[in-house]
Amino acid sequence: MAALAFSTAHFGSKPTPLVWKQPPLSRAFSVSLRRRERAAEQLPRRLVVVGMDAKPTVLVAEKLGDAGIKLLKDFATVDCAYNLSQEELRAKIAACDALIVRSATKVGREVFESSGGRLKVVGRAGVGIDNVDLGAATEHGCLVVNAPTANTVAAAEHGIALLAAMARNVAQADASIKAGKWERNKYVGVSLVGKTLAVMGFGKVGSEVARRAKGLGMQVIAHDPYASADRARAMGVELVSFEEAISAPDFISLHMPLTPTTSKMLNDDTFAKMKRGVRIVNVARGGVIDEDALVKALDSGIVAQAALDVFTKEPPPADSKLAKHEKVTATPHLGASTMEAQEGVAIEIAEAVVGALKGELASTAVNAPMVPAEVLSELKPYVVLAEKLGRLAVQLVSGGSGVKSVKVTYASARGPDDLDTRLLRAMITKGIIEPISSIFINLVNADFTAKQRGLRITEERTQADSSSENALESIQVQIADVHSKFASAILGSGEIRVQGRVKDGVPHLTKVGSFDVDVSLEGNIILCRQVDQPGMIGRVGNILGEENVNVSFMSVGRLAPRKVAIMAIGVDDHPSTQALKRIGQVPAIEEFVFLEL
Ligand SMILES: NC(=O)c1ccc[n+]([C@@H]2O[C@H](COP(=O)([O-])OP(=O)(O)OC[C@H]3O[C@@H](n4cnc5c(N)ncnc54)[C@H](O)[C@@H]3O)[C@@H](O)[C@H]2O)c1
Ligand SMILES: O=C(O)[C@H](O)COP(=O)(O)O
Repeated sequence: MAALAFSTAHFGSKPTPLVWKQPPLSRAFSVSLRRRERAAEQLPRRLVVVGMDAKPTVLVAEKLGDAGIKLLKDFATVDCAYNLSQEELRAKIAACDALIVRSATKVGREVFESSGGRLKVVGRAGVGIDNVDLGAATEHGCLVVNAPTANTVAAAEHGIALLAAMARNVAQADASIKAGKWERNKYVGVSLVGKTLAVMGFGKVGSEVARRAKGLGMQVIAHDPYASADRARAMGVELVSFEEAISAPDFISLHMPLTPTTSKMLNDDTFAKMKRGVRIVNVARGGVIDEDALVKALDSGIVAQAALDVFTKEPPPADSKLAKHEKVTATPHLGASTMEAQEGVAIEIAEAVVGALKGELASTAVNAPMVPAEVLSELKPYVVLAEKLGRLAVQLVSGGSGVKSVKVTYASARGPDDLDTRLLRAMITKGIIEPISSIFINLVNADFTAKQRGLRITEERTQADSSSENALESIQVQIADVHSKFASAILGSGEIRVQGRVKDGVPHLTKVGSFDVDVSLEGNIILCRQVDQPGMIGRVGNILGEENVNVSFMSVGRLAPRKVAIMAIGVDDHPSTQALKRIGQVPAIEEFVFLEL
């Protein structure tokens, strides 16, 4: 089947849509057996594009745990090249199918542009993906996966370590003692018990910090616009407004991602609203704090102390006032750096990258819709159908007509909310765009590419017979406002229409324009409009036989006997120009078209 979700297996070359091809068979009688074999072949077992001619290459650009490297090596050629400059990274990337980074490598638009379309997966060995340009990745059809769970506890433990170390001046006192001093009065700390801690960002790390802080006897409040109040309550944490979270606490711990909304969330204005003497921990991202404002707040005493694992620029400049501030306890982005977390992250990211390279849908995809496994297995046969209908429909458009408006109608017995069509829509988009462009479409970039090309795809549902156990009865694709090279494909209302369904696991074309047909969507198809009369199947079949073209299927659809009929012929091969010319010369044939699937 054609490239599916992340279609990644054309290693080393520009991906081309793959059509499953049966080697020419000598005779037609084994059709039903062949159909079953083909059905088995065509079902996307792992959403893989076959036809891989070499092992994929994975560039590991930052230190990754051994277990992850081993997993990668079992599947791919692994190039571990650390501390690359941006120029070196861009030079290497065109030879890579996947790239794995941590937080230190900026994967910007230029990296995707330099990859020449080969880079199919970026694996972020950690949580924060603020160093990866997700928009550019999506535009280039490159999947981004992260490792969201393996370093949660490590980051939370580091947050608590910084909280306690800051409150008791551990780092400063240690430096003092190493400098030969003994300053017991200077380093009197503050207690944690009974104090209020505001956790900003009540996600995985934030909630683990909250749990641990409660164990230390702190009152914990949290601010997170997207968190569940029930989950917080169950942990004995009260969700509060942003205003309350910055004005009420003695300690603030930051755990939100760096996004345009959270950038410089703590700034002059917010520091001004804080309780005098507040202490701040940041193991999230440096960019969520306006660092100049923090220096001022530390100098003025609004903020008594800060403990920072992260900085806007890493490493911070040698003369950074913030990193050097005596009230600041700093670590060099160590939140995820435990032996355990690094092994866990390495395995988590290696599995995600290998899975994505195999074409599997990744559960940790950051820039693609996640389609649950059960939905996926149910939709598999329709995925092939969807792409082929798109491919057929666009080939029926005559040259010069721009495809702008496509309507897809799904007939299903399911309830309106019980059918996730994103994958099908992506495949129809793929079928429509790929034959007429050099763009490679997958689940990551389908919607983006359609939008960019001004292609509007609307989806509709119609209710199918409720006794059906199938997820879908049929898919219909209509293209509006175009001319067709096969007039019979046009409805009275002016749209090109093709419709299909899945029979015994095999996609079939069941309607062209107003005509019912029934031809399996394997190999290629010839559509002929003819005056319905005896002997037509034989005549066209003979021509194809004489021209050594193997016919896999034939069906005739007509509106009334002896009137106009559509003959749909499935052929395994690409008929020669001579064969097509001879078909066109059959007097009863009024128009015909050859369609490649
Ligand atoms: N220092 C480190 O080594 C280290 C390690 C792990 C994670 N991190 C950072 O911590 C962040 C959080 O990690 P996580 O695993 O808990 O992620 P997460 O996605 O589980 O949690 C993030 C939470 O922030 C919330 N949030 C989003 N916008 C917000 C806003 N404007 N105000 C308040 N809350 C907001 C989200 O709703 C979510 O609940 C990561 O994005 C990463 O940047 C750093
Ligand atoms: O977002 C993360 O997972 C942490 O910041 C860890 O980053 P690192 O992989 O660079 O240690």
